[in-house]
Amino acid sequence: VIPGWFSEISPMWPGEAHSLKVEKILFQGKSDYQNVMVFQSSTYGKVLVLDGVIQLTERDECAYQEMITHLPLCSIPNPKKVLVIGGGDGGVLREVSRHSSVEQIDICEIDKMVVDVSKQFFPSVAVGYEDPRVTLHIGDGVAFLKNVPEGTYDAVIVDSSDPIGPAQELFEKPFFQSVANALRPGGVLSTQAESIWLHMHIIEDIVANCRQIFKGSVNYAWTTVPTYPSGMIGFMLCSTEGPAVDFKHPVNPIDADDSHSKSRGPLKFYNKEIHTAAFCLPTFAKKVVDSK
Ligand SMILES: NCCCN[C@H]1CC[C@H](N)CC1
Repeated sequence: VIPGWFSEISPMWPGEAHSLKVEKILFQGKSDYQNVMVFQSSTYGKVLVLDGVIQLTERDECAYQEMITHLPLCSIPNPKKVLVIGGGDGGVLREVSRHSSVEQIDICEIDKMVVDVSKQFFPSVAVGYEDPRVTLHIGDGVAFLKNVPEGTYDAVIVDSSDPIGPAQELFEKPFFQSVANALRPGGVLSTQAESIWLHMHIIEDIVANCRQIFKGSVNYAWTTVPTYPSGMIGFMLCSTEGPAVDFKHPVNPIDADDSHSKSRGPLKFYNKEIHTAAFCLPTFAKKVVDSK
């Protein structure tokens, strides 16, 4: 360990570790589920860390929150009811609230400490909770979905950590089935789906499961996040049987002007060109995603 530096060492990315220079540790705590830490970095703003894994930094969180949210919501004509699983920092809520067609935003986050810490140290991210359409449920997303009536939501966004720890079940088949049941015909799922550089085997399994469960379309898209392992991360974009969804060509453009407000600020990353580009994959990944 180098004094004054935080290194993200994990068995999920053996033999490599991204490091950030630490100016000051701002919070350290242990919730019922995980260790929670916030530090001021030298060049990426404040950083949220759960069990030693970087969840977000102020400087590059836009790349993840905007893409995981607008790739699904800009692919369907008129999203009204949206469910967020995980996402306790509030960043996805901030992005969902840019869509004026949305009437109801439910969020189910298992760890209340993540919510409280985000509100205290990341106000520009937790601003999402201020939207009156938001209802926060503290609990396990797996259990929450079992109580959701069939066909309730237009979109479900699963903003999870990695499949080691509390989020493990969010990568398994029964959970994907419960998401499909909660979606209307032609409804969409966007879920955190790891890195093609590090987790091709996990992606292979997720794609195979999604193809069995989601009879609309199943796609993998990606974004660049400098502070995530391998500098990129992807998402599974799936739709249930029903009105066709072509994820690669947004039908519901998010107009740059009315999508921002004083509190939310403008879009920093997402635009309709990068929406389409996000589904272009390198050959080694295309082989796996298209063949499953
Ligand atoms: N809303 C914060 C994003 C949380 N997503 C994950 C954090 C940990 C990473 N290794 C994978 C993405």
